[in-house]
Amino acid sequence: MPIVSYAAEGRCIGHLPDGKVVFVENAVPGDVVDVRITKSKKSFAEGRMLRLVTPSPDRIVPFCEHFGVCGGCKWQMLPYEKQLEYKQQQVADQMKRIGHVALPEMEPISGSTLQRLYRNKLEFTFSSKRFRTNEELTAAGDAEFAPESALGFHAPGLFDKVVPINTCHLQPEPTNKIRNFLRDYTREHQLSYYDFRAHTGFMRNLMIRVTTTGEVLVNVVFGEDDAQVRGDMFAKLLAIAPEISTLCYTINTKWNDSIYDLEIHTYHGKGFITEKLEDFTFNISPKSFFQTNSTQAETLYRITRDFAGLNGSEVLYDLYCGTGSIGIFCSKGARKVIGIEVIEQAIEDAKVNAAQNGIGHALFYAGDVAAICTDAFFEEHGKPDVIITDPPRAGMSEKLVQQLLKMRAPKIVYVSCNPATQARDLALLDEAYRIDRMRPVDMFPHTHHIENVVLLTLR
Ligand SMILES: C[S@@+](CC[C@H](N)C(=O)[O-])C[C@H]1O[C@@H](n2cnc3c(N)ncnc32)[C@H](O)[C@@H]1O
Repeated sequence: MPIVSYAAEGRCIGHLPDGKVVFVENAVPGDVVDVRITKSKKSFAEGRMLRLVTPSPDRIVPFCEHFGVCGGCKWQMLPYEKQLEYKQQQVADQMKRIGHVALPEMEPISGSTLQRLYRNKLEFTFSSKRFRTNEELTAAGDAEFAPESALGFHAPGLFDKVVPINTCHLQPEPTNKIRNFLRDYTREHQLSYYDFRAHTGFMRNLMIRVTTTGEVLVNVVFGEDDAQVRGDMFAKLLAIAPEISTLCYTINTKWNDSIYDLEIHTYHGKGFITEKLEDFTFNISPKSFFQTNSTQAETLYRITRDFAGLNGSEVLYDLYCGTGSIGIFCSKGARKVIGIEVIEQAIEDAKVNAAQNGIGHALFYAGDVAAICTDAFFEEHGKPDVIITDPPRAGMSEKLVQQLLKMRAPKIVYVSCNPATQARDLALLDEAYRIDRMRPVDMFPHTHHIENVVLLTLR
């Protein structure tokens, strides 16, 4: 079957002989593939690629040894320019298919300055079970595998199995050095890895965060508390990786991996690292939310600020503000900034971020944005001149959209990580707003993910 185009979520489109659309993963437009149909509905089918019969002329050799097994960087077989072309196309398709709204000419997608080593945060897992590929399973036949542990990324869709990683191209050194040291050290000292079914094991998770200025934060999560073993390991780790500015640890004896309800202990350093975007600084601790591609976050925020077109007199609302970074970034152009975010800790971080950047005209509120944005709230804090909204993938709730329609701010800048839900919301806002500008921004090279910034102006 010839693959003709990309659809949403990184899936490709081919057709059955009767014309029915088939969604296929891991293919590229221009490929000819053999497909096994895994799901067949009235209007479409889904298929799994069995064999690449003729590769697309666009295909290139993936750069990573873990490609195809690890769940990340799935678009490495496409040149970056092609990835950008397909991402821009995806936004246009979603706007047309779901939004049905009048669109201005889309501005060219802003590609990521860094196409590798762009992530400022990576999380690895120690698992008592290494993931086995289909090739390994087939070769082994009925033979039993000896138990083998792994330090790396969860295999896609499998909560208990981990793909061992030797070199990851997503984060600059010392990340590979740190992870591989911990792998070798724990094996040499026979320290157990976490077993997700038995709920036992000493080594559990590893988080590494870096800044563009070269600071490095490491948080090691243990399934059990042993100060002696931990201290010996950390002394060696700091000796081989003196670049580590902050070394933390967490003891997690819960069933789930979340550290958000656990205490973080600082073993070495300040307990946080400091990222810089333009002249603004942001403290990042193990639990802090921060856009994962810092260089591109600066680009995204500049485009957002440009779309907002602030002149210093406006009341600016930053909805879904996280740790306040967009509002802080735009604060010099606004008379007053109001940030709203559901996670209380993020609001505490936003207040600290604003204070340390000397911003006295920003206020932050914790709670559900639709519940907070009442007429009375806008009455108290001032009618919005500009609203920046940056919701999660699910988009805005209909209640909030209705409230925005009622509030009639002259401008709304809608930043989205999911053009499908953004298109749905734009269709609702269409009754009062016209779309004046639209620009996709690539924050995640080698994945299908895309961010899209839209300027809406009151009709
Ligand atoms: C895409 S992030 C944007 C973060 C921030 N603007 C930034 O650039 O770092 C979406 C944020 O919305 C928050 N959020 C999700 N649902 C929410 C809700 N109902 N009310 C308020 N905030 C919410 C999430 O916690 C998250 O911080």
